[in-house]
Amino acid sequence: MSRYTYRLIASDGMARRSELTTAHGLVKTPAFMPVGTQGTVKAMYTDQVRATGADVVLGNTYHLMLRPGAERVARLGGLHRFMNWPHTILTDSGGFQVMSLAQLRKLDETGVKFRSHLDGSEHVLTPERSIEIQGLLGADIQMQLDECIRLPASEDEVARAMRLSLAWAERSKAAFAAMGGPEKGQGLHGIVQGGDVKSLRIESARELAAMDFGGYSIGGLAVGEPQDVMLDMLETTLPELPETKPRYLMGVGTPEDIVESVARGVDMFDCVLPTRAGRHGLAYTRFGKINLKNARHADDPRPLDETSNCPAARDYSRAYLHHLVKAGEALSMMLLTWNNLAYYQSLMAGMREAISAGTFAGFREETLAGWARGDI
Ligand SMILES: Nc1nc2c(CCc3ccccc3)c3nc[nH]c3cc2c(=O)[nH]1
Repeated sequence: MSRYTYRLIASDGMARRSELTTAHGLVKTPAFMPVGTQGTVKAMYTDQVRATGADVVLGNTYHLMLRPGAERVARLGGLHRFMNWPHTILTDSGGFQVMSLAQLRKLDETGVKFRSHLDGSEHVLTPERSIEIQGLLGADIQMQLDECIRLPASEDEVARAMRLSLAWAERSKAAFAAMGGPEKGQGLHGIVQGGDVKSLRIESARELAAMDFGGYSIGGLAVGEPQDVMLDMLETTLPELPETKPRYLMGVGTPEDIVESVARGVDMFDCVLPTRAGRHGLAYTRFGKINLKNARHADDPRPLDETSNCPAARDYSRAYLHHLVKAGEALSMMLLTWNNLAYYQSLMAGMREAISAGTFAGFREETLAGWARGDI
């Protein structure tokens, strides 16, 4: 079975264009990975998600372990079969979602004890159990169990959580090897923590680099910090990571965050923005954001973007989309989610081409100018 591998295709400054191989196919980077928390990218069919250009979708250990249960998904053939997505799947380890969704019962070096947000039942996540669940789901790219703390926090608190995550990194890697992950062509990421403290970010990245993971995720960001703090932490962290492994910035972000992060050497991204905003009447386009709740669209016969190859952007008027949003029609969520994911994927494709052509700086300028010009 093919291993989780990284191949550099071109670079332009710090921006990289590469290709990952996983047990379920190729991943073109820079890559945007739609979030499919409960085994579905909300309001989308899987072949539609694929048609937008996505190579990877994300699943969630926390949600799927609670419902329908990891062992049940495994009995039904694994998550690829369950959700009819025959391409690459990446899963999170669950700790981050426990912090934001569950009633936390206990967190210590063994793991996390929590009550389900669904029925209050008690559950435990250890590094070993998280790897077991991700293996039962059959994820091609798996995450170590980590502790992502909210900022602002004291430097001692940030250091404690970062060092606990390093201890969990070791145990996650051992469990992943014991469960035969590498032999199944699956890859495991170490997750860099350290909050907004440069020395702790460097310590975390260097320790994880020494453990030789299949890839590296940058965690502890996209938790409400200003963009300049996020970019500053990237500039501190990325040089400490091996160049021959993928870098995944978790939870990022707006189109601008993504362009600025690619410029600093990030390869993979996920964010709920395009899907969540689509469900709330917001369209992402090359002209910037368009809020279709706004009455100014009521008589506008133009599509969102007549140059787009996505039917949702090209074949429906803004007046119609405004009507659907105001009427609370399900089709508004479907069309705007489709448009938004297609826009994000066209942005990633544009960056991949620009990096190969050595024109990334120009692409960045043009793209930022398009958003600044706004919706004409
Ligand atoms: N394990 C982990 N996940 C994070 C996520 C969820 C990404 C995710 C992966 C897969 C499915 C859904 C979500 C973050 N989202 C925003 N900021 C984030 C930080 C972290 C983090 O520090 N650690």
